[in-house]
Amino acid sequence: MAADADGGPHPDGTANGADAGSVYPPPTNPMVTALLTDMYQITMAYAYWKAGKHEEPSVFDLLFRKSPFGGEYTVFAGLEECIRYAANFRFTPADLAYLRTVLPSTTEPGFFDYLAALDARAVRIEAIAEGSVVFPRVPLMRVEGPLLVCQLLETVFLTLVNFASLVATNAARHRAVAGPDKTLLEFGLRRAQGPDGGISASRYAFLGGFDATSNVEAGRLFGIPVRGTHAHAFVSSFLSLADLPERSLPRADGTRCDDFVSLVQGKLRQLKETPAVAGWFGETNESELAAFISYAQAFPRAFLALVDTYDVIRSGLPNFVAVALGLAECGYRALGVRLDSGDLAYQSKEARKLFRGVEAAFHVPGFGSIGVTASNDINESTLEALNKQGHEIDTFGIGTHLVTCYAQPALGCVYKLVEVRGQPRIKLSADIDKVTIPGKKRPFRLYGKEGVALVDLLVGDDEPPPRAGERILCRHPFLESKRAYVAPQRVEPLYHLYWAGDKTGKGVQPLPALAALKEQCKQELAAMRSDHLRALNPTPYKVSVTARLYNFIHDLWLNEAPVGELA
Ligand SMILES: Nc1ncnc2c1ncn2[C@@H]1O[C@H](COP(=O)(O)OP(=O)(O)OP(=O)(O)O)[C@@H](O)[C@H]1O
Ligand SMILES: O=P(O)(O)OC[C@H]1O[C@H](OP(=O)(O)OP(=O)(O)O)[C@H](O)[C@@H]1O
Ligand SMILES: O=C(O)c1cccnc1
Ligand SMILES: [Mg+2]
Repeated sequence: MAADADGGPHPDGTANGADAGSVYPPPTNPMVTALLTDMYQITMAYAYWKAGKHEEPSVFDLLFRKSPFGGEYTVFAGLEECIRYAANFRFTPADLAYLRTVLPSTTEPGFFDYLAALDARAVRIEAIAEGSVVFPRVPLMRVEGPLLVCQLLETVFLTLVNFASLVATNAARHRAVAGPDKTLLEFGLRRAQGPDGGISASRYAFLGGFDATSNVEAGRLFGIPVRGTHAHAFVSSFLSLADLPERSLPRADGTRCDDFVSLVQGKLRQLKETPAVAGWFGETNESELAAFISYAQAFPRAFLALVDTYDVIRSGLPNFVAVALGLAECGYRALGVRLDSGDLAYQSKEARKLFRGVEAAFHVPGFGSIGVTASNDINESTLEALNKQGHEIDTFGIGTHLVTCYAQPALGCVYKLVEVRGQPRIKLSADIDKVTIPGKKRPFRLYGKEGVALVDLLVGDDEPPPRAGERILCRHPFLESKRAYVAPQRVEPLYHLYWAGDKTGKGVQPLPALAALKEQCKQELAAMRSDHLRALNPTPYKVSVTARLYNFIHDLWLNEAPVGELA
């Protein structure tokens, strides 16, 4: 997918061998093929085919049962990739040749002929918009069509939605703790679970609320802003000022500062003698100063220095200030510093104190508000702790904990058959959280006063949709005593049709650009009551069914559950 700012099914869909005329490019990762599935999908497909059930009309729901990270909400992501997969679903001759080697030799050749002609044109997919805030038990996607092909979509849909939604949710939670004004950079590629983990994490962390990524390929693929500083290696690669091949720097006004190195050294001496900084430092590390000067020469308009290679307070910060003052004299404004170890709260406050003192002493307007970036194993709890202590960090670089979803490594979306040949199906379990809600139904979000979401209501397809201003009984799907009347101010149907078999995208909802999904996520989070969103012990959000759907579920349940015998 190209960096598309304005949405719509993607007109750039010719990469990776997509059909001409299709507005749906193949999935981003070329490994997402018809064979990227569990073997049992193939064996079931054969058994369905043998039993003559392969074309039976079926309905599957894709849902999760518990929000991740101990929270109450999940950000739904991965839908675009699912639709691109469905639109391009085919077994190639090479796929079929391989399948012949893994299925028993008794497999009838007609099955392979059937697979050779199979695609997902007979499938219909309704779904909640990607980027939406979603809740347990509400099916995120409803996949309808011939049994065999709908079944074959299970594993890929789950793998495309589970990690995407997990990362997007993780990002949204980090954003919630950091606050809306901080800049959040995703730094995770090196720690991600492989290249797809890294690329996916960059994409969905952006969707969930991060501002930029260090991952250049993700920038190219998805139009995410790319940002970066430099590593310790750059600093330690310099041994002394003698390593600098060039002493000059072009000034912003086009003239030339012939000896920028001496200018900076002069600033450092001046700084040491400044009363506001008196006693702050003695000798700073000269090789670090050389590295900073060199980086400033390469990026005079974007100078940002990693200040913790030797000693943040005694060397990194003063060296940075000296170079930043030199740049200021040449007409440039330095961007700031990055802290990557030690007590980030304390160091950021010291840095701010220094920058403010320098602004006053050197009369450089704006110097006091120079940026402070922090990184080093940051997670939700660290952000929370930093907030409590008070800090002066304005940008966080977050890698490992964000992209690996360290706090919870998987989201448990499942894909369940809820109807076949017009007959509702239920999956029973001793654990009521695992009982599926049978039949075709669609979700609505009911909003109360001030536009706050009150409840998600599942309504049977054969029932009229809820209407604003009309009082409706909302019941817990399984617990008889839990019910409430709701008279919504506004009713939002959550499903939209995203795939109806037509590769030109006519008559279906377009797939919005990533920036629009990010905005959707932000707005939906803003419409939720804050107690549902808080990190610790959030208030449960109600997911209900209509009275009719409740009775339908319970009748079917009684019908399907065997009566026990006590001996
Ligand atoms: N003020 C703070 N409050 C709470 N946690 C903090 C604070 N400052 C930093 N942290 C976190 O504490 C941890 C410190 O990491 P660690 O113990 O590895 O030390 P380090 O600073 O990385 O040491 P080293 O100098 O060896 O690299 C990091 O996860 C960091 O995000
Ligand atoms: O800590 P994360 O949230 O994963 O963020 C990314 C980390 O990657 C970089 O260095 P790296 O950890 O590779 O080396 P260093 O910390 O030893 O400098 C960076 O300096 C961060 O520390
Ligand atoms: O640009 C950075 O500072 C960066 C990028 C990746 C990982 N750690 C830091
Ligand atoms: Mg590190």
